[in-house]
Amino acid sequence: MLEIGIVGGSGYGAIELIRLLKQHKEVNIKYVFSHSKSGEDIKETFPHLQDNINVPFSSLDVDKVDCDLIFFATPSNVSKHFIPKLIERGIKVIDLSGDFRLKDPALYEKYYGEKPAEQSILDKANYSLAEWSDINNDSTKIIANPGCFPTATLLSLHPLLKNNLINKESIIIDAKTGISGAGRSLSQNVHYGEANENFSAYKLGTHKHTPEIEQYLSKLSGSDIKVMFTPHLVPMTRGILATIYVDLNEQISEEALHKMYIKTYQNKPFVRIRKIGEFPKTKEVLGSNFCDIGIYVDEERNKAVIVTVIDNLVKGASGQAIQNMNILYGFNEDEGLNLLPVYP
Ligand SMILES: NC(=O)C1=CN([C@@H]2O[C@H](COP(=O)(O)OP(=O)(O)OC[C@H]3O[C@@H](n4cnc5c(N)ncnc54)[C@H](OP(=O)(O)O)[C@@H]3O)[C@@H](O)[C@H]2O)C=CC1
Ligand SMILES: CC(=O)N[C@@H](CCC(=O)OP(=O)(O)O)C(=O)O
Repeated sequence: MLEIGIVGGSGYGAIELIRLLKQHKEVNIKYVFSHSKSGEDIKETFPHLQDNINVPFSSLDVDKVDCDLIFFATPSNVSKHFIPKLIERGIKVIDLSGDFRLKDPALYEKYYGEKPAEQSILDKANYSLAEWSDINNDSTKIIANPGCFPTATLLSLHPLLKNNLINKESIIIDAKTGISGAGRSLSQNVHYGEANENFSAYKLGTHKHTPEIEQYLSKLSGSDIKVMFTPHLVPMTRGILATIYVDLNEQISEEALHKMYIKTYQNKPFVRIRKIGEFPKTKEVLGSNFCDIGIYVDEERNKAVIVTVIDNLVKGASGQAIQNMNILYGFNEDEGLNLLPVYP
């Protein structure tokens, strides 16, 4: 059994990790760490769990903790203070926050507004979009789990960039997210009165997922790529829908592009390519680790539109983190994640 700990215990990412890991055959949840509720019973915060998880919230002591792997489901600027000591002690880490995603420290400072982790520790982190991961148990110590918008975006664009099918300057990502993307703590824009029956664009030109998307795509294509990315907040609890527009390099039919996506993802259990003419809806992946992709080609205008949905808390965070753990330790990739979406 793999002994694991979860940090950020009273947040959404942590509670989703608990839900999924409770039915994982290879894992025992040894610790749930909370900096605000240490010593309290978890069911006081999450009554829906009752006695289904029998560890209390505790506080993380990096010198004493004794387990194989720790998930950080904490805001940015937290994990980087704990991880150096943990990896020195041989404990592996999967970080759901953005602390280890960007390789360029100047970009971290610009988009996160804080000093990044030390370069020597940053260099040890593997950014792992699970479907295209290069992690392995021998050398990987820190996994930087991708952000929610980058997950939907990069799974959509990977086949197009890999096969050099698009004008690299033409990428427009128009993405919508549910409110749980903002986490459990309160802020004005997620108050019921602000968010209910409302619809807004936010962080144009400043969202921290822009450099993350650009970093991955630039590496994949071998040239500097810039994207236009606009996130929107919609009044639903969970889900992301990204609509991505690109100019095609050459005339390619919808059938040919569709075939290429099917082939690219044929051995990837969580990416489902919809049939031509069908576009996924957020509820069709709710509570699951699936990423569903629909493809449209406008042959007259020589453009493609990719419509992609994920559940931000599952494939966009905790589910993908578990998928990464499964890959890292050689478990079945879908262990703990073999769940159909909740519908409706
Ligand atoms: N929500 C989403 O859809 C996604 C979230 N993520 C990322 O995952 C991480 C967790 O997100 P989420 O669970 O939604 O966020 P939440 O705000 O719901 O939870 C974060 C938890 O971290 C703990 N925490 C807060 N501040 C500190 C601090 N200064 N030091 C230590 N612990 C702290 C708190 O738990 P406690 O008091 O119990 O320690 C808090 O509940 C974030 O980095 C987020 O950006 C990534 C993809 C999608
Ligand atoms: C609605 C909302 O605020 N969503 C968040 C989602 C980001 C996220 O959770 O991912 P990180 O791990 O990169 O922080 C946002 O747009 O910042």
